[in-house]
Amino acid sequence: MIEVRELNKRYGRTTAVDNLTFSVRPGGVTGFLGPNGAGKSTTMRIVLGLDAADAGEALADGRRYTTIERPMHEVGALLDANAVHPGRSAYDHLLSLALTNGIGRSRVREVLEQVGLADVTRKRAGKFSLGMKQRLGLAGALLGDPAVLLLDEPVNGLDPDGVRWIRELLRSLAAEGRTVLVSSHLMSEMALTSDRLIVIGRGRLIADTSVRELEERFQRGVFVRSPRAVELSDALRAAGAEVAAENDEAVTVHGMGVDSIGDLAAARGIPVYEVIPRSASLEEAYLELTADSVDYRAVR
Ligand SMILES: Nc1ncnc2c1ncn2[C@@H]1O[C@H](COP(=O)(O)OP(=O)(O)OP(=O)(O)O)[C@@H](O)[C@H]1O
Repeated sequence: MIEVRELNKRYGRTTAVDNLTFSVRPGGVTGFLGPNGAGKSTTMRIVLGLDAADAGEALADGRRYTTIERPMHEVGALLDANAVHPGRSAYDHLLSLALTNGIGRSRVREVLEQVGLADVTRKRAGKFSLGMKQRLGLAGALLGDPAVLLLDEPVNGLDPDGVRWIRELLRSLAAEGRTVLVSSHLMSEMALTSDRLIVIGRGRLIADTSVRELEERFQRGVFVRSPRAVELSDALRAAGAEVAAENDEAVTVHGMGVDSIGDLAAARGIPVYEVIPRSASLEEAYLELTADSVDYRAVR
């Protein structure tokens, strides 16, 4: 579990995190979304004790990171995939992490296997592509077999196979009961990977929701096609729905779900050829949610 409570952080005149409160539960992948500069990395750094909050608190499994005795065993993090010594091999990089944290050598081999780097363990990290560095960073995060994982943009630099691989890995880590928080500014990716979404903008919470709830919230009505559209419209209105005609044979209904529309038509013996719920794509929903929080946007 990760708990962020009334967290505030300023850098000079910039408010990076503004009274932010949310919690991340174990057993699922939680996507942490927001435009550039929204405060995602700052929040993660505070949870990891790398930055101090001005006010509020951020806890991993009920404790402040700096008070955890063997932190790599409790919380694994990938913040910056480039933060590896370029002259060190993947194996040596992980071994030094392991040895300074009381983790056995055999675990280094295990995590290298787990992230698909078993064939390049002796290659220098400086020669790695960004995607390979992401895998190495992930191996470091997994080294202590932690219950909590914080990953900042881990998909960055991965090819489509790598993206699918990391999605499956994150889901399986969560299914083992871990708490997994993953930041991204790509809603499309997070919608496929996450169970829950925390969306922030300008350091503030914009949404704390499931993917399904977000889809429902951006529901754009139900399209209904029937040869007796006028009669159906009257019946729908009488039942409390809002109905707008699309053409002689089709209407868009607001305020009533697909099942109720179908039941109502059936009860009156009105034939219906199509009943299609319309929702904005999650990408559109995300853009709408964060529209006021984007600093730089191309003029359309
Ligand atoms: N060390 C720092 N010194 C000064 N300002 C900072 C520092 N770290 C972050 N900021 C500012 O705080 C705000 C939040 O930045 P942060 O990196 O947390 O956002 P982010 O959501 O992770 O963005 P991105 O998606 O671009 O990585 C930004 O305006 C950023 O410029």
